[in-house]
Amino acid sequence: MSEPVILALTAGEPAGIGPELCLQLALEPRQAGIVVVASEALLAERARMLGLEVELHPWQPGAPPQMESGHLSVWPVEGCENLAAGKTNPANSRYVLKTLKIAAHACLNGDVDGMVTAPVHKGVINEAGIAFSGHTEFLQELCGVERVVMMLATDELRVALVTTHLPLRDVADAITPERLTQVTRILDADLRTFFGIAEPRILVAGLNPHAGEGGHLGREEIEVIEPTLEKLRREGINLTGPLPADTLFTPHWLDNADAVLAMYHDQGLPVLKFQGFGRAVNITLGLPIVRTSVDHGTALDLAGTGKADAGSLHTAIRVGEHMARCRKAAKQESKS
Ligand SMILES: NC(=O)C1=CN([C@@H]2O[C@H](COP(=O)(O)OP(=O)(O)OC[C@H]3O[C@@H](n4cnc5c(N)ncnc54)[C@H](O)[C@@H]3O)[C@@H](O)[C@H]2O)C=CC1
Ligand SMILES: NCC(=O)COP(=O)(O)O
Repeated sequence: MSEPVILALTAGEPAGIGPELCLQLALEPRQAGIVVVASEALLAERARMLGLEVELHPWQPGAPPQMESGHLSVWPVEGCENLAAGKTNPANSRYVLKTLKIAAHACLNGDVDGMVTAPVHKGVINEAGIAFSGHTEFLQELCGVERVVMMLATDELRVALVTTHLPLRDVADAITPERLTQVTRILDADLRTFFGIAEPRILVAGLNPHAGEGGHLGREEIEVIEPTLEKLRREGINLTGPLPADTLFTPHWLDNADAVLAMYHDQGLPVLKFQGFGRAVNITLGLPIVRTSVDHGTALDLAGTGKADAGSLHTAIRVGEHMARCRKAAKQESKS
């Protein structure tokens, strides 16, 4: 059996289902070494509330994480002011961001092999006066890279996005040749690196209805998308499109493709979630670290009930572990 990888798992919004999903995980034997980055008091309180018998063990870099059922390694983080389930409190926002910074820095300096994130509440963080669009953008900035790509995936479907958390009004202007070029190259490269696809076949959606209907329903396809795809094809990237988004998600196209590139969040993700909500993973491509996440949000309506399903968290950990192993292997290969 190969050496276990270590993943830092941030517990996310304290009022949401993140803390109890981390505890549910602790009741199972694990393949990957999991270290939950969270307030110990929060985890202890949620375990008490749900009657879960989980022993928390403070963890320090260099130590082996707990792998046995009923035991959980915790990277303790101070500053969680409110432990209540189901009721958000902006006073917790700095604590939430601290957990993300700790996990990301631990990845960057090699203390852990990757990070997995439970959901945060973007609105509550903004209510605390902190501009925050999502983990994706936050980690892009923290890692100092110009572009990253959000991709959600099930075993059957991968959907990546050209734009992420933008008001719809701003989307068309954000789809520039530069952004489309960067996103497509990252998607192509990471499908090769992490998914073992020798020549990824990518379907690209148009922006407008019927992919612009020859310019009669919008000109972004003609002026931006088609010329950029043509340039990228000359680099050797296998691209089909721009295709009308309403017919792209059908077996005719999907059966011969490895990923879909959608122009914006709600063009691609509703289809993915309809197909596999609860077992999909959200991956940030293009980072110098491994980051995966669940496909769902904070589910405040379920927090503290013990009814939240951990299926997506299992997928996020499985995929995070796989990606971390790919990274480790590539590093070792480059050394030898
Ligand atoms: N990766 C992240 O940090 C993400 C965070 N969010 C944030 O979550 C907040 C709430 O978003 P919503 O749109 O309400 O979506 P949501 O995913 O929290 O909830 C939608 C519905 O799905 C159910 N649900 C969600 N996760 C579930 C699980 N594990 N098991 C069983 N049922 C589950 C909820 O009870 C609810 O009925 C927003 O503030 C959003 O920003 C949303 C998506 C991802
Ligand atoms: N709908 C997916 C989502 O909003 C996740 O965002 P992020 O926090 O992973 O950037």
